[in-house]
Amino acid sequence: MSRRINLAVIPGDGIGQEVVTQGLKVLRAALPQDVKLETQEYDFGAKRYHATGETLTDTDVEQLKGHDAILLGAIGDPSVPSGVLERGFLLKLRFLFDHHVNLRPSKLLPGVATPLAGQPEIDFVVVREGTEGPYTGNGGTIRKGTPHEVATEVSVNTAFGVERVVRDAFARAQARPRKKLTLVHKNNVLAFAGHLWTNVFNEVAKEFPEVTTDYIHVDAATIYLVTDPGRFDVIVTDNLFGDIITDLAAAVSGGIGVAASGNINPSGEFPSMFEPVHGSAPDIAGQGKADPTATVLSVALLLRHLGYEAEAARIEEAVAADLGERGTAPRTTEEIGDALAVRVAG
Ligand SMILES: NC(=O)C1=CN([C@@H]2O[C@H](COP(=O)(O)OP(=O)(O)OC[C@H]3O[C@@H](n4cnc5c(N)ncnc54)[C@H](O)[C@@H]3O)[C@@H](O)[C@H]2O)C=CC1
Ligand SMILES: CC(C)CC(=O)C(=O)O
Ligand SMILES: [Mg+2]
Repeated sequence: MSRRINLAVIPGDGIGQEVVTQGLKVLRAALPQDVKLETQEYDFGAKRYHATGETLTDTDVEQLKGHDAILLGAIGDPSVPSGVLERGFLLKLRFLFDHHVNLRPSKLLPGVATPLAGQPEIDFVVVREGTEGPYTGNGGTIRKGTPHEVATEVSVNTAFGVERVVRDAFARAQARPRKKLTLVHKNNVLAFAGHLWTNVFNEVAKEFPEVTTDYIHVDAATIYLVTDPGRFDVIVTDNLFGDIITDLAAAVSGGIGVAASGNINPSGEFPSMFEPVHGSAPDIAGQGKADPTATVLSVALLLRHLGYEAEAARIEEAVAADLGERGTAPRTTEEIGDALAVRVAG
């Protein structure tokens, strides 16, 4: 195991800086003294875009390649046209670094409030495809701005891309106690992509006879995520469906403020990137209201990815203890970060 972590830190926009500051604080508290943490901060986001017109240059990409991992806050700001930073920075980086496994765990911890009736058991992982689907920018507009405008946004699904993420999801299901994998898609309507996903899923399933499988249309999946979330163990789905259902998954399992994610490049050819599921939350930015827990849990995913299992587990235990005792009195972003750092160090 490397005893040095060379981390790229991208606070980004809105609450990004606030939550990343706390994430780094907890990371430092978790690392043993003999592990050298080197961080380099990058100023990607709205401020840089306004100053230079740049989102992510070739030079930036080359510099980022040199890191062991990336910690991101969030990207996106109301002062920049919607999509410019999201596409020009975030998706560009996920695609260039081939982050095809977008890992989004959901676990309702004891004592944590949920809008669902009772205290249902929620412990599942969404494996969202991260480099294809409707997010590739494959589309266009004709007769723009006229009453006859036509816009297309084509979903790209390759056998190669679907198979590798489905295989990853099967392996993850195989490694979990319940060994269950659910494919979520919309193959009753999105027949071309849906059938590719279904066929690949059924073929790969033959290699994992211990894994129980099922299929649920994405609309029905949103019902079960609310009425029967315990039925899910591992979910594999495409980029768009995965984006949507993981916000819902967050909402039922402790809130968007505690939902972590990893954009994984499993081969290690490029650094993986860890970030909260949430966005830049401009509505609460700069007010100390953002919950940094999602970023802290993303730090735990980052550490596990780099082989620091014990440190990752310690952070998760600290979060579980903190959430269990949180109560209803509001705390600031910094107060939560401080409390987590103290627990982790202690
Ligand atoms: N990975 C990324 O960088 C993402 C960026 N975005 C971008 O972020 C901007 C805002 O997007 P929205 O759709 O409003 O989604 P959002 O996730 O930023 O906010 C949705 C709601 O959740 C709340 N929220 C988010 N994070 C929170 C936290 N840590 N603690 C407490 N409350 C929190 C917000 O206050 C808001 O009410 C947009 O520019 C969007 O494109 C959105 C999602 C992901
Ligand atoms: C802003 C999008 C590009 C990303 C997003 O919403 C997500 O990855 O959850
Ligand atoms: Mg999202």
